[in-house]
Amino acid sequence: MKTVTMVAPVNIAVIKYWGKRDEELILPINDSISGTLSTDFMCAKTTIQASPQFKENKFWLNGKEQNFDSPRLDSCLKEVKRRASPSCPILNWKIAICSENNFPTAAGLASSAAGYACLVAALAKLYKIEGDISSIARRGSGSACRSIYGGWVQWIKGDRPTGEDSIAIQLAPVAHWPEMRVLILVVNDERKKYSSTSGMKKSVETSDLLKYRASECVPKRVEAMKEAIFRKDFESFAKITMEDSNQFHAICLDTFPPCVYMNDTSHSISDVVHTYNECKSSNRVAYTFDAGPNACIYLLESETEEFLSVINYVFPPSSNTGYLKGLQVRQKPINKELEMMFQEKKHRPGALKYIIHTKIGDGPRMVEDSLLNDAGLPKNL
Ligand SMILES: Nc1ncnc2c1ncn2[C@@H]1O[C@H](COP(=O)(O)OP(=O)(O)OP(=O)(O)O)[C@@H](O)[C@H]1O
Ligand SMILES: C[C@@](O)(CCOP(=O)(O)OP(=O)(O)O)CC(=O)O
Repeated sequence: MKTVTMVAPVNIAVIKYWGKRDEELILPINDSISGTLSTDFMCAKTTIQASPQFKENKFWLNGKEQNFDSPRLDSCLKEVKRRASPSCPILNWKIAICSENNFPTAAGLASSAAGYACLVAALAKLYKIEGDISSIARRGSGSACRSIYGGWVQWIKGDRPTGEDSIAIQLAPVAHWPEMRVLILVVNDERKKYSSTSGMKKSVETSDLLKYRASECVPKRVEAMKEAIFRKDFESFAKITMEDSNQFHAICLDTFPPCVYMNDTSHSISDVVHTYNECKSSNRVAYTFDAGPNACIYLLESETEEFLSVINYVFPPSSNTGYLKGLQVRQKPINKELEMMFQEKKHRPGALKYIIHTKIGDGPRMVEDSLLNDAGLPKNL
C-alpha cells in the first residue's frame, strides 16, 4: 500500500483567464497572471492511497462520495500515468482519493484551482513524475495550473494544438514581495449559479469584446503587470488589476445571455476602494472579482489596519465573532476624515458575511496526517 497526502493553495488572478481555444485539453485564448495564497487559511488537502487490495477506484470530496467517472479527473489520471515510468510497480493498483477544502467549494473562491492542483501534485508524488506538472493540473481546471507554483505566477497560453507549451511558470517567489496582503470579502459563500466553465464557453461563442481583449489588451497588460510585480510598483499593480477585473466583467455582460457575477454589494466594494484611493491620492488598495460576487482585495501590510477600519464601518458585521478570519490585526475605529467620506455609504449589518485576511504563499507541499485509514476509507465519515 502507498499513501500520499498534500495540501495545495488557491490563487487569485490579477490578469484573468477567460475563454478556451480547446475545451478538452483546457487551452486558454490568453495568458493570465495570479498571486498564490498562503495555505495557512485557505487550502485543499488530498490523500491518495494505492493498494493491490482495492477492488475499485473511489473518490470522496468534503465527506461525500463522488462519481469517479469524471472526464476531468480521468484526463489528469491518464496524463499522470502516461508520464510515469512503465516499470512503476503501483501503476495498475486501484486508488482511493479523499479531499477536503477548508473554505467553501464551488462558490467562486477558486476551489477547483486548489483542488486539482492538490490532486495532481499528490498523483505526481505517488507515481514519481519528474518535471513540470502544471500542464497536467491544467487538464483538471485551467486556473489550477497556476496553483502548482507559489508567489507570482504566469500561465503562458502556448500555441501548440497539443498543449504541451501551455504551462505555468513562477514570475517571483513569495519572498520577493513579502508585504503583500490579501483580503477576501465574502459576500456569498453558496454554490454559484453558473460555473466559470459554462460562462466562458458562452463568452467565446457570443462576445466580440472577448476577441479584442485577448488579441489587443491582454498581451500589453501582461507585460505591464510583470514589470509592476518585478519593480514592486503597487500603484501600477493596483491599476492594472482593477482594469483587468472590470474588463473581464464587461465581457461577462457582453456575453449573450449575460453572465452577471457581481451584485450590488460587489459594486459597493468597488466604490469603497475607489473612494479610499481618492482620499489617499494614490492607488493603495486594488479589488478583483472572479466568477462570483466575492471581492479579492490586494493591499500592502501597511494599509491593512486602516482599510479594515473602513470596511468594518461601511459593512458592519451582524455579530463580531468570526468576522475577521485568518491573520489578525489591531481593530481600530475609522478616523474622522474617512468617516466623513464614507458616512453616506454605510450598509446594513451583515451585507458582508465575513473576511479572510491572508497573504501570498508557497505552492503544494506534502503533509503527514492522512485523510484515509488503512482500509482506504475516509477517517471523518
Ligand atoms: N479539493 C478538491 N478536489 C478535487 N476536485 C475539487 C476540489 N474542490 C473542488 N473541486 C472540483 O471543482 C468544482 C468547483 O469548481 P467551480 O469552478 O465550479 O468553483 P470554484 O473553483 O470554487 O470557482 P472559480 O473557479 O470560479 O473560482 C467542484 O464541483 C469539484 O468538481
Ligand atoms: C474567473 C476566473 O477565476 C476563471 C477561472 O476558471 P476555471 O479555471 O475555474 O475554469 P475551467 O478551466 O473551466 O475549470 C479567472 C482566473 O482564475 O484566471
